[in-house]
Amino acid sequence: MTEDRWKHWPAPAKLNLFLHITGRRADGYHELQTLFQFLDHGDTLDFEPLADGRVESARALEGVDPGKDLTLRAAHRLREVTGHPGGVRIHVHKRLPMGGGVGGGSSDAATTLVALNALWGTGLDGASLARLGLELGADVPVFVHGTAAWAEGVGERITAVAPPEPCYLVIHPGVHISTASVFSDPGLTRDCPPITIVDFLAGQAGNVCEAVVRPRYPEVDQAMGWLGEQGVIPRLTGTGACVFGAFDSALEAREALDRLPPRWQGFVARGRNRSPLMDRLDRC
Ligand SMILES: C[C@@](CO)(OP(=O)(O)O)[C@H](O)COP(=O)(O)OP(=O)(O)OC[C@H]1O[C@@H](n2ccc(N)nc2=O)[C@H](O)[C@@H]1O
Ligand SMILES: Nc1ncnc2c1ncn2[C@@H]1O[C@H](COP(=O)(O)OP(=O)(O)O)[C@@H](O)[C@H]1O
Repeated sequence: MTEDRWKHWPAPAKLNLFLHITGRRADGYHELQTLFQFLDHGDTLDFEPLADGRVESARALEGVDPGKDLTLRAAHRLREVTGHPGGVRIHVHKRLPMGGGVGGGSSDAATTLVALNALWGTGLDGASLARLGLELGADVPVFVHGTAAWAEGVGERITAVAPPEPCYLVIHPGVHISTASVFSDPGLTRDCPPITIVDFLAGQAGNVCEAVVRPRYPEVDQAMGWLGEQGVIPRLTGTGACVFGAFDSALEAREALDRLPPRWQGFVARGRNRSPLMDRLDRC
């Protein structure tokens, strides 16, 4: 029988509290400055050990080619790197919108790496797991480290930070935005002067993708406009499509959620500077 320690591994969402582009590398990738904070809301993963070495998902994720499923790729890479012979069946209970800028795929991949490393007893340290994670996606190392982070480079140079942890209302305006299309837009501001966390805390930071995304996606523009009417500063997370605002209390955030126009999905969640994944790891 599967032990409880294999179950209920959280894969939290993240928000980019701001996102500036400071330059472009020779390979075309953009140099960023951003601040990642986790939410106490996300996907949940259960793992089942398989003795015969197979790595499989219990149910294919809609719209994701099984060869590209980040949880399977993470498990395969961990086996390859450590030589662990065991297999695993992975159950992903999906709550996060895919490609919405809240990092669900990256978080699922990080949770797979962190959980299986503990469950298989493969003993990789955090830095080695984060390196493996970076092969899967730019945001995976932040989820592996599990602390709110000031990130630079393409997101791989990270420093732990502890901004305030408010209650957010996060809205998915129901459109899909390709990260690549935002980064290839000629109108994108790519020369932001580098800032510090003090500048961020003083309110001198935003998301440069907003200026490209809002005119191209009226639903995002309208959701941001609606959030502004609720008395909060509307923000885009990552390259979108999700938008969010910070409320003074959970009650106010929930009351705003109750007023959300029915054409949009939304949820209320608290910002967390320590990832729920780390709390789960402590209990393993
Ligand atoms: C910018 C962030 C902030 O969190 O946006 P979201 O994806 O969360 O919205 C992420 O770091 C995104 O990372 P990730 O989601 O791994 O990006 P990818 O799929 O690898 O990138 C898709 C494409 O966007 C462009 N790209 C991406 C990241 C980057 N720093 N510079 C780029 O120019 C590249 O053309 C790349 O091929
Ligand atoms: N387990 C997974 N969960 C979500 N998306 C996945 C997963 N595996 C692969 N993907 C792919 O990764 C893409 C980006 O996913 P996601 O992290 O949700 O985006 P974002 O960083 O914009 O929030 C998805 O569109 C999907 O095709």
